[in-house]
Amino acid sequence: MAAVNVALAGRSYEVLVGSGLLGRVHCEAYSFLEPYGQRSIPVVADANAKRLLGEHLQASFRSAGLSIDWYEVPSGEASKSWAELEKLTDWLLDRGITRSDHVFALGGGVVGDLVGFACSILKRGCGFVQLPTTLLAQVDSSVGGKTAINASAGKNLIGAFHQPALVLADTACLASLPIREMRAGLAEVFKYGLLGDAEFFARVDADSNAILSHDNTVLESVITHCVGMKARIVAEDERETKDARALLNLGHTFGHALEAETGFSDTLLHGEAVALGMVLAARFSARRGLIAQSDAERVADALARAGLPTEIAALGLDCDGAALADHMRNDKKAEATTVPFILLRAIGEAYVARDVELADVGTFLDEQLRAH
Ligand SMILES: NC(=O)c1ccc[n+]([C@@H]2O[C@H](COP(=O)([O-])OP(=O)(O)OC[C@H]3O[C@@H](n4cnc5c(N)ncnc54)[C@H](O)[C@@H]3O)[C@@H](O)[C@H]2O)c1
Ligand SMILES: O=C(O)C(=O)C[C@@H](O)[C@H](O)[C@H](O)COP(=O)(O)O
Ligand SMILES: [Zn+2]
Repeated sequence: MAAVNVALAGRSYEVLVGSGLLGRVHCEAYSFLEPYGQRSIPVVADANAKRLLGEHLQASFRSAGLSIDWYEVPSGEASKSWAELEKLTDWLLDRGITRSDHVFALGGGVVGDLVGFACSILKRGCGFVQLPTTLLAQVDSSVGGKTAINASAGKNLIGAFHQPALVLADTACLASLPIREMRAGLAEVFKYGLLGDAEFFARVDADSNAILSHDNTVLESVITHCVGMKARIVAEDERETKDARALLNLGHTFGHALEAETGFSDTLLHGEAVALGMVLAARFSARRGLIAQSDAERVADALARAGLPTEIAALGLDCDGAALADHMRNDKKAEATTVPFILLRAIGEAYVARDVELADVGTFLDEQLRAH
């Protein structure tokens, strides 16, 4: 097992990564369970995660004489909504949640983002513990305190920074994760290499089959590396007020526009949109002479080898580049007159560009929509 500390003074917490952690939640999270006394523990679970892992988690709690009060969230991006937030906060209030309580979130990024946001506003803030069960959630969404639901105007537009008290990433949970979801998580893994660690990018490319086939030694080491990178960035720039944290948005300005255009649906998973977004960011960087075209294609080839989508032309979108660029005006990084883009100076060196015209982005996207 590995432990990474997210150093945020009074809001610091541990991220534990290892196989079998879900069976030890009653030990590892004891300090957040003990205050419940005889009350049952609120666990908000993604429907699939509950079906596949609920009994295992329950056994851990039972061995410590604790019981679970389950709340099930329908699987899928559509659950990051006002409607689900309202139902969940009503449920937590009905069962008498107090400010000093900790809610447990079992599932992927959807449940983590929803529960984290609910906990940020319940009684002006209560605690929560992340039990991430997807690769994407273990390497990215469970760490760093970005919580949100989607709005009709765009992705994650209603949210708050609210750090979890503890993250327990049990790599054994990934055994039941469908291959498409493993690949989606792998996209965010590649992101860490691309934004700041060329050696790691090459390693992930070489190890992608081992990751996708659940080699636990490789998984544990890769997840710990990503969490370590994210912990350092978040400690430096918790609220994305400097450029450091914005780098974690590599591929997301393009990716979120694609998610919006496909209706935040199963047509395009978040990780798949990020994969496409990273290829677009790399090709757009090449178009501006920042990197060689061959480097941009190296990025696309690595993602394609891992089975991720890399060509927006293949999506069959019924829109043009200008319509996609239009979604980007609502990007949370947007400033009064510019939308900052995360571009590449090299594989392993991302930066925040503030001199990008959305009209250029639209023209570039028109070319990409027609390509191949
Ligand atoms: N807060 C952040 O910093 C951050 C970072 C990255 C992504 N995100 C958000 O995370 C979300 C994507 O998260 P995700 O990829 O985990 O998707 P997800 O939560 O939808 O989970 C993916 C699928 O896997 C299923 N599932 C979960 N655990 C399983 C398991 N162990 N076995 C089998 N199936 C399982 C779920 O039911 C779902 O169908 C997006 O909304 C994205 O915006 C947030
Ligand atoms: O933690 C961050 O910071 C990230 O940007 C991580 C991203 O992978 C994640 O998808 C995040 O939710 C996107 O942030 P947003 O601010 O653009 O919604
Ligand atoms: Zn993301």
